[in-house]
Amino acid sequence: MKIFYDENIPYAKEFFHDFGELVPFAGRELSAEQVKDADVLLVRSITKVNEQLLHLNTKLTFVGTATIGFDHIDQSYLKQRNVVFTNAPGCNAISVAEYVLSALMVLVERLGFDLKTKTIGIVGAGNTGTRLSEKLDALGINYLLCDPLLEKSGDARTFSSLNEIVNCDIISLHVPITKECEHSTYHMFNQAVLTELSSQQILINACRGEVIDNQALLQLKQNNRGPHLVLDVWENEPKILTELIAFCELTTAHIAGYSLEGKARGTEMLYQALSKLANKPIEKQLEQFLPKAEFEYEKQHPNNELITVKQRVFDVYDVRRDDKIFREQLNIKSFDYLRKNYPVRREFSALELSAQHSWPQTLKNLGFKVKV
Ligand SMILES: NC(=O)C1=CN([C@@H]2O[C@H](COP(=O)(O)OP(=O)(O)OC[C@H]3O[C@@H](n4cnc5c(N)ncnc54)[C@H](O)[C@@H]3O)[C@@H](O)[C@H]2O)C=CC1
Ligand SMILES: O=C(O)C(=O)[C@H](O)COP(=O)(O)O
Repeated sequence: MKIFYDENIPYAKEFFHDFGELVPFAGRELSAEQVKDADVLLVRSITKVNEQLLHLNTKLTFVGTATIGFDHIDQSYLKQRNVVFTNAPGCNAISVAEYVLSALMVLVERLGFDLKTKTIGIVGAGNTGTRLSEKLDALGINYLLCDPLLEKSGDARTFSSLNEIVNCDIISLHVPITKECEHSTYHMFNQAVLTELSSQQILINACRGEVIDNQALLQLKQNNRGPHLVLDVWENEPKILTELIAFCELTTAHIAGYSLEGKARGTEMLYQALSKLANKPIEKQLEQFLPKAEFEYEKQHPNNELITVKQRVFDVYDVRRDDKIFREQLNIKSFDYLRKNYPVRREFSALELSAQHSWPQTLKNLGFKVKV
């Protein structure tokens, strides 16, 4: 069996070496000629998997993307060819939720507000929106959920309309990119919606760039209007609208989901799916491969819950590190280079705290490991 895998899929060798021959490739450079004798194709979001890529291949049985998003996959073409397809739902949801929380902690400090007096509008209440809402629950922060598809499907949570969400103090977007369907998300935040937002509000996009009309957003900001911005994703990646960067409070290179755990969970999910297809027992688990994390953290015991939480969040992940790299290096390195060479980042669960730590239950509910 010949398995082609994106070189940016962590632990691919560890998970797949005993399935057959492994062939790494650069995600944006894969050609039809190169992939013509692949039995299995494992990609990330930057490889478009369609007839153009696969027309020379007659052997393919399985395509997996180590991501939740699958807008880069022509699923009907794969179906027509009887190729089994899987994505990795939820693999990086914790990572994105922790990115958002870290960003909120930075903005609390920078803009000087109390998070407990704000309401966060979460658009898209799937894996990521749910993980984020759980972290907000842990902190007692108010939020509204907007997800007409889940609402219609009978999800028991309370949902709000997009009109209600646009009035929230903070809006965080967690939807797939969809076009030409009832609740399509392409330019969901178009000029008309963006114009309704005030300069006191915060808009966070860590889903897909095309959910916001980037050009309209730039025009608004150039006219000294529009919300505070946290942008991880961009229209037309990797050729992004760089003029927007200067108007962002925090800005990064589509790395919200790039915790080591988040990326590697995607690999593990593909391993599980391929094992099932190949009738092989599931013998490997991610924990075997993840290194133990070492953190330098100050063992302070402030009596303010949010200050303690903020310190522990930054001990594990301070989004300002990635914002700085992005602003300083995008002129020298490419968008893809910054993503490919992303420094290691761990999830809250990698920091083990003792039960004697201040606010142990809150930290546990947020996802930190608390030793009893
Ligand atoms: N920046 C990054 O690194 C990452 C970005 N993403 C992006 O974020 C998106 C969401 O991720 P997950 O929560 O894991 O996906 P998911 O599929 O679990 O959840 C998406 C939710 O959005 C809802 N939705 C669809 N259209 C909607 C609309 N018009 N209004 C409100 N809700 C709508 C769906 O019903 C679903 O519940 C992914 O599709 C992907 O594009 C995901 C992971 C990492
Ligand atoms: O899972 C998704 O969807 C994402 O957006 C991932 O963070 C994309 O990562 P790459 O596949 O572009 O490495």
